[in-house]
Amino acid sequence: MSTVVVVAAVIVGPGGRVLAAQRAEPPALAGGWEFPGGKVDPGEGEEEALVRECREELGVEVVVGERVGGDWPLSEGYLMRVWLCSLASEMPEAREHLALRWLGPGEYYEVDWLGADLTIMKTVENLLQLD
Ligand SMILES: Nc1nc2c([nH]c(=O)n2[C@H]2C[C@H](O)[C@@H](COP(=O)(O)OP(=O)(O)OP(=O)(O)O)O2)c(=O)[nH]1
Repeated sequence: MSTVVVVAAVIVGPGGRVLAAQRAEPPALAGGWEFPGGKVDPGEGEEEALVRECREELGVEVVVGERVGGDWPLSEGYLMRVWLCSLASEMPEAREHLALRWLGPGEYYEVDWLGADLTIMKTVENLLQLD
């Protein structure tokens, strides 16, 4: 079976704020926090999928920027690819998530990140400090 690629957006706002989203499902992941995104559709480009998922889940337009790391392993048969993004539209709303939170520096670890996302958050923190 081929690997499923999940793409995710680290949306960075003014002052280094980062958007975290709380999963509504499935039950095993519900309540955990993640970066918005989802699976790439057949024939779809990865960055195209990222823009589509942000539209569907948050109702926003994003501009895709720098890639964060390489392939982040998820569960068996799944990997995640992540990009820093900026908002090119109005503020996001939780259309598929339980809640959204903007986390400023000093707040990055206040949410209960899903496993892979915690590691990604640490990498993002380093990247943003270098800017
Ligand atoms: N979107 C996203 N998914 C993540 C993250 N971390 C993590 O472990 N996952 C897992 C949860 C899911 O098993 C899988 C992504 O599935 P998804 O439910 O977001 O994808 P999708 O929007 O295409 O969903 P669907 O149409 O199949 O319901 O990756 C993350 O930061 N963002």
